[in-house]
Amino acid sequence: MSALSEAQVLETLKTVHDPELHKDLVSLGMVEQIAVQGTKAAIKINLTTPACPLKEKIEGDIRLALSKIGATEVEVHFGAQVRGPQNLPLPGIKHIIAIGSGKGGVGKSTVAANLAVALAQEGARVGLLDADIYGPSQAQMFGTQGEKLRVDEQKRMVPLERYGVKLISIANIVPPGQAMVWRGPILHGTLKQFLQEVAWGELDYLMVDLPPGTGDVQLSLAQLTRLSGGVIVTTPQDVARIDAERALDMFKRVQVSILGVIENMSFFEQNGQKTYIFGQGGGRKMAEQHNTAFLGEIPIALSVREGGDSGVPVLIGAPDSPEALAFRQAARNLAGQLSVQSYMLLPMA
Ligand SMILES: Nc1ncnc2c1ncn2[C@@H]1O[C@H](COP(=O)(O)OP(=O)(O)OP(=O)(O)O)[C@@H](O)[C@H]1O
Repeated sequence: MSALSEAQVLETLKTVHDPELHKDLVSLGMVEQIAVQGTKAAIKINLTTPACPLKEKIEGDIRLALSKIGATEVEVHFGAQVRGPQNLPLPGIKHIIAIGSGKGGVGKSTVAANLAVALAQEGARVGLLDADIYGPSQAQMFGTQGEKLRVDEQKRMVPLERYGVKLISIANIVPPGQAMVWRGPILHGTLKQFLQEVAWGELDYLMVDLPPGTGDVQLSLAQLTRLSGGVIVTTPQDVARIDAERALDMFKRVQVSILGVIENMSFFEQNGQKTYIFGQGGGRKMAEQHNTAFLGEIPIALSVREGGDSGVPVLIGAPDSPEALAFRQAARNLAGQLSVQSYMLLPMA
């Protein structure tokens, strides 16, 4: 077998496409390093997100292509640099993603928390802003109740950090149980502070857990910053879906693009048997109707509820459970959507 050259490997990588971006790895600038020794090749690929849903597929395609030119051993290493718009929405923050729902209780906060942890576990830099000012739940989900935010020398709030996620919630400012009877303008001001007067540092993804419904906070957020998009959380039943449609419309009216739909509490699984307690396929249908991505279905599971109540999200407490895998897959799909959107719509940073 004749020895390979770096030029030959590079040429071959021009035939391997990113399945989502539909362009070859070389044109996309994803090939960072090539080293060859005889018939062995080592390659470093720079993905557009560490949570790339197609990592295995890309690796398989590289191996196949290189085996065709006689490579006997191929090492593929992955790095990642999240691509964002050239004009970042906030200094150092590449993507701001709102997580919304039409109705309370569908598990929006649970989904937001687990998506954030999943993205952090993949190696992304992640923040979570609990914008549910009247009914914050992220301090409970992350076990940070009772902790107080401190300010740095520039008088910016310093987020708490748990499981690799930077967290800001009103629950860590105002004593628990204190009624929050703020009016619209104060709410707007608080949200503005949470976005602009926080030492977020460099973030790939800032997730914003919205209050349920289609009220002031949604509007304020869209006015205050440029979102990469919104994610809608729904359950399969019709009542939840009808409300979720309203949330989706709200995003559209304020010109926030929809990144996709996540269906929560999709089914209960026991002994390999799935029971579709709230009906089946509603979230997927909704995504199809609105021409947006269906990001995944999350089962109803005791571990998810217990994780939320105990402050140890299921991705930390039971990382190999089917429900943790479902969250991880949804997070990867979301990151994939953002990569595609950044590539298609925006000048690259
Ligand atoms: N997949 C799931 N399996 C089991 N329990 C879940 C699941 N998703 C959410 N829950 C539980 O349902 C309850 C409501 O969830 P959560 O607070 O996330 O909803 P929400 O939509 O954010 O509600 P609200 O907007 O009213 O705060 C919580 O007790 C949570 O632990």
